Amino acid sequence: MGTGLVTPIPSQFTKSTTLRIFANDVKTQPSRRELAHKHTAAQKHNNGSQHLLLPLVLPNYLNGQLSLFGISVPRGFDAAKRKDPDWPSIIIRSVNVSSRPRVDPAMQANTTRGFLWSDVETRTLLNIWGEQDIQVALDGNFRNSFVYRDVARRLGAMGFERTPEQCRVRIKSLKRQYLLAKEGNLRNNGQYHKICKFYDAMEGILSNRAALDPQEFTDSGAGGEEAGDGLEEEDGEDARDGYSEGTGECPYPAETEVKLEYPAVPIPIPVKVTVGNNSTPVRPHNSSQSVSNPSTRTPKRPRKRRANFPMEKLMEQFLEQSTQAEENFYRMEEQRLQAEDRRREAEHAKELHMLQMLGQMFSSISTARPGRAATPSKTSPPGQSPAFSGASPSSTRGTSGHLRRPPPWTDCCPRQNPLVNPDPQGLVFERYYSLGSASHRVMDDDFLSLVKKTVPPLTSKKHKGQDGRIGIIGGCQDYTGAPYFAAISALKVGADLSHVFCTKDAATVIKSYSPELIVHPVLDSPNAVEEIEKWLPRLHGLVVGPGLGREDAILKTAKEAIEKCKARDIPIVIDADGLWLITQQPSVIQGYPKGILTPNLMEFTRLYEALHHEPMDSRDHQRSIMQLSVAMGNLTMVLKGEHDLITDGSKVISCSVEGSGRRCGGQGDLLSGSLGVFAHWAHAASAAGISRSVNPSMVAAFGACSLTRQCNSQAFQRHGRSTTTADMIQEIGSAFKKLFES
Ligand SMILES: NC(=O)C1=CN([C@@H]2O[C@H](COP(=O)(O)OP(=O)(O)OC[C@H]3O[C@@H](n4cnc5c(N)ncnc54)[C@H](OP(=O)(O)O)[C@@H]3O)[C@@H](O)[C@H]2O)[C@@H](O)CC1
Ligand SMILES: Nc1ncnc2c1ncn2[C@@H]1O[C@H](COP(=O)(O)OP(=O)(O)OP(=O)(O)O)[C@@H](O)[C@H]1O
Repeated sequence: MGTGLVTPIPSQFTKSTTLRIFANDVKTQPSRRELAHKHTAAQKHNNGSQHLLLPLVLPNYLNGQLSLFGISVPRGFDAAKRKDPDWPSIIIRSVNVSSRPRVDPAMQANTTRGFLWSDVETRTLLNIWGEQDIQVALDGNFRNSFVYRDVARRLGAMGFERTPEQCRVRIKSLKRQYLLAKEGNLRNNGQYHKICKFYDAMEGILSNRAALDPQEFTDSGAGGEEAGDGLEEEDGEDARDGYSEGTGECPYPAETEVKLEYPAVPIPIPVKVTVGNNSTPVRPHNSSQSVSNPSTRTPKRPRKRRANFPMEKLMEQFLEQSTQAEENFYRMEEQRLQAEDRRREAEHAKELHMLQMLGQMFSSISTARPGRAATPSKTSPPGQSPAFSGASPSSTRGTSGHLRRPPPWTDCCPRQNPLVNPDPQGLVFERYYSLGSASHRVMDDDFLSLVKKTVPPLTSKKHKGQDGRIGIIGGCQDYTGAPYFAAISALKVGADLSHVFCTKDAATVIKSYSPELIVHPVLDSPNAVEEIEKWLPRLHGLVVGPGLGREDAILKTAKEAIEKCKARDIPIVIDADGLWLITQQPSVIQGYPKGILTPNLMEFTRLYEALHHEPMDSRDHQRSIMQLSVAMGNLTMVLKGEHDLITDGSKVISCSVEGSGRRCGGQGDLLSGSLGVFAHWAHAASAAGISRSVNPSMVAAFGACSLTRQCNSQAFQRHGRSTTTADMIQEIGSAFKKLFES
C-alpha cells in the first residue's frame, strides 16, 4: 500500500491491540509529514472509555519504534453540533509501537543490518550496555563514541553487526521508552512493559546508575552521555540512511507484528478549533476528563475517510504543526551540538598549538643559554640540597635534593641537555602546560612539595594497615618477579600490608622471595573474582598487571576485579599486562577518576593506536599522551621514558628526576607498586582537604616517578652496570627520605 503501514485497521481494539504490519509494504521511507497526511485514520479505542482515538501514524524512525499521535474525543462526538467550549479536547497520545519480527531466530542473529532490531539483538545489546564497565565509562565520560565502539565490537563478537552509532541510537530510544513508562507511573497497573518492552532490563541497569536525569532521555543528545560524542542524532537523515542501506527494504522478509500501546499520560495542548462556522476555543484536557459518560455511546462510526470531516482537518493541521515544531527542535539541537563540538575542538587545537609554539621557542632559548633554564625554587624546603651531595653518578649533572622551579616562561620547556647545565641543583622537574586552561594557575605549585603534603606522618597513634593496604593482581608461572617487585616496593614506600593475587603455581615461588608479602593463589581458580572481592573492602589501592600474563581467563578475572574495585572507589594502577587488557577493552577503565595507567613506550603506542586507529606521532609525545588521556576520559597516565610524562588530559607535567643509564627489567614494577601507595595517600589527602586544587592522581604519579628514578640513580652509584631492580628496591627508604622527608 505505497507508504502504508497499518493494514487492516481493526474496528475494535483495546489498549493493546495487535496489528499486523507487512514489512514489505514499508518500501520507502516517507517523510513524517507525508505520513501525517496520508495515514490519518479513524480508529476506535474501545477500552470501555467510550472514546474514539483517531490515530495518526507518525514514525519517529527510532529503530523500530513508531510513535503515534492521535486525538481522543468521546464517542458519538459530533463536532458540528457541539457548542460546549470545554469540548472537544485534544489529547496527544504518544503510542509506542514495538516491532517483533517473526523470523527464524537463527536468521535473526545475523539479520542485523538496517533499521529494525530484533528482540534477541536488543537483549544482547542491553546485556552489553548494562555491563558495569560500560555504564561507568558512559557515566564519567563526555566522549562516548569510544564506549559505543566498544559496545558495537562486543555486539559484533556475539554475531550482531551494528555500527557504534546504531547501538547508541538504539540505547537512546530504549531509554526514551523507559522514561515514558516510568514517568507515566504505569508500574502498578502493569502497563509499563507495554510502553517499554525491556523495562525490567532497563530498570535493572539504570537503577544502578546515578539518579536519572529525565532531560538526558528527552533531550536530543544534549548533555548526558551523548554530548560531544560526535555521533549523529537518530532522528534525522542519518537514521533514514541507516534504514535504507542495502536494498532499502525492511530487513525482515516476513510480516512484522506490531503492538499499539496507549499510555495513560495525555499531554494537554491548547488549540483553537474551528468547527463549521463557529470558532471554538479548546482548552487543555486531561485523561480523567476524557472518560465520558457511557450514555454517549453511539453506533459505530464508519471509518470511511471523509474529506470534509472537521476533526480530521483539525488533526491534520495540528499534526502538521507538531511535526514542524519537532523538526525545528531537532534541527536546532543538531546545530547546537555541532557548534559545541566545533568550539571544543577549536579550544583544544589552540591549546596544543600554543604549547608547541612555546615549546619550540623556549627550547631554542634554553639551548642557547642552558644555564637559564633552572633557578632555585622559592618553595624548596631549606637545607634540602645537601641530601644529594655526591649521590649522582655524574658530578657534572649536579646532585641535589632541591626541586628547582623554573621561571614561569620556562615551564613549557623541557631541559634539553642536563649535562651542560651549570646549576648544581641537579634535581629538576619540568612541566608542559596546557596554556589557556583554567588549571594553569594551580600549576605554580610545586609537585614535589605537593607529594610531601600527602605523605602520612608516622605517629604512635596508628594501627597496622592505616597507612595502606595494597593489592597486586599479577604473577603467573612465567613471571613471578614482577608482582614481587611491585608488592615489596609498596611495603618499602610505606604501605603496612601488601597482598599479591597470583596463580597457584606462582604463589609458592613469590612467597619464597619474601615472608613479608601476603600471597593469595587464586588467580586461576574458578571463583577467582569472589576470592579477590573478599579482600577488596580492606584494600586502599590496587595494582593490576605486573606479571599477569595474557591468558584470556586471567584477563577476564582481572577485568572483573577492576570493576569491583571501581565500584568501591579504590585507586587503581594499571601496568604491564593490565595495559594489554585495556588495549583490548578500553572501557574497563575509561573515565575512572582514580585510575592511573603507567605504560612504557611500547604499551603506550599499542593503546594509542587501538583508540585512535592511526599511528602515533612519535615526534610529539606530549601531544599524544594528552590526546590519549582525553580519549580515555581524562584518565591519568604516565608515559615512562627518558622523561616521564604525566597527564590527566588537561596538562602535561614531566618528571626528569635524574636516574641512570641502567635499564634493568622490573623498574616499571617498582614504579607501579609504589604508585599504588602514593595514589592512596594522595586521594586520602585530597579527601581531607589537602591540595584539593590538583588532581591527586597526578600528584601520586609524580611522587612514584621521582622515587623510581631516584632509586635508579642511587643504586647505580653503588652498583654501576650490575644494578638490578632488587638493588633499586634497597634504595627506596633513603630515596624516599631524600625526596619527601627532608
Ligand atoms: N622479573 C620479572 O618477572 C619481570 C616481569 N615482567 C613482566 O613481563 C611481562 C611482559 O612485559 P614486557 O614489557 O616484557 O612485554 P611487552 O609489553 O610485550 O614488551 C615487550 C617488547 O616491548 C618492547 N619494549 C619494551 N619496553 C620498551 C620501551 N620502553 N620502548 C620501546 N620498546 C619497548 C621490547 O621490544 P624489543 O626491544 O625486544 O624489540 C620488548 O620485546 C609483564 O607481565 C611484566 O610485568 C617485567 O615487569 C620485567 C620483570
Ligand atoms: N631512558 C630513560 N632514562 C631514565 N629513566 C628511564 C628511562 N626509561 C625509563 N626510565 C625510568 O624507568 C622506570 C621504568 O620504566 P620502564 O620503561 O623501564 O618501564 P617498564 O618497561 O614497564 O618496566 P618493567 O621492566 O618493569 O616492565 C620509570 O620510572 C622511568 O622513569
